[in-house]
Amino acid sequence: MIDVTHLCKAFGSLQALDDLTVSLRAGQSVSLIGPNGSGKTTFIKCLLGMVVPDSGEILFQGENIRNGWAYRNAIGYMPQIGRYPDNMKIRQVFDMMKDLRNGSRNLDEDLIEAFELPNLYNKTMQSLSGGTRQKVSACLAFLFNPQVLILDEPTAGLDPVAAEILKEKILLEKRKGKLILLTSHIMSDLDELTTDVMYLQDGKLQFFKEVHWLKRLTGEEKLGKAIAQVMTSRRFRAEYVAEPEYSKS
Ligand SMILES: Nc1ncnc2c1ncn2[C@@H]1O[C@H](COP(=O)(O)OP(=O)(O)OP(=O)(O)O)[C@@H](O)[C@H]1O
Repeated sequence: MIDVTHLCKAFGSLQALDDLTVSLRAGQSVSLIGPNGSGKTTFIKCLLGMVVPDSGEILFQGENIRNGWAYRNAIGYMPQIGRYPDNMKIRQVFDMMKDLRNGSRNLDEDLIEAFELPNLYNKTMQSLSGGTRQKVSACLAFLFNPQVLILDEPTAGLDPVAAEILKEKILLEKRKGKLILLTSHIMSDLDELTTDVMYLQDGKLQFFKEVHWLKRLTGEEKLGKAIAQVMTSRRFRAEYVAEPEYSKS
């Protein structure tokens, strides 16, 4: 569905993405994990065409994304921090997005109802709490029934009830065979949602593995512990983690 080859992006002297090659398939729920500053958001923004890579290719369903914007209609994106016009009311934000996307067919408004947003429709975006703003972002990501969902820290700032509602929704869409790509620093959230782990460090892909495989290999039940084992154990690192050229000599 999404094929990335030899993707590189530098900001000045900082190599944010370093020769990244990976394929993402429908039905996968891929957790993009790595330390702060490892390139997760940059990777997501490259997929969305919001950051232009220095080199490398991104194919969406076989078509190079440089050839046009239409592919983005198939992607629902929830950013880490959603930015909206301050004076717009929630209702107007949804209406504007529907207008921009040219119609109201096949809408998925389940989350809007589950988060009870209609009660807040007349509130302006600037008056919203951080969590409510996150709810609006989540609803927009799912609204047009996209085949691909890219969710950057989706549960950050949500209260426990809202976080569970969102996780259930992600699972539901995954079961429909959609591709989900998500980041989070909350491993317990990812544990329930993940089929595959994509681990980045210093802009490099360290490994891309099925979560069952990782847990079986390490004997750990929890995703966070399994990843820690692979990244810290000398044996696992040597066998399964891509080492930079300089450390091999
Ligand atoms: N527009 C930019 N200009 C300059 N440097 C940038 C820019 N965007 C990202 N970077 C740098 O690129 C590196 C990767 O950033 P990125 O936001 O992709 O990391 P991340 O893995 O998403 O981090 P976090 O877990 O903290 O969200 C960081 O060192 C960051 O400072």
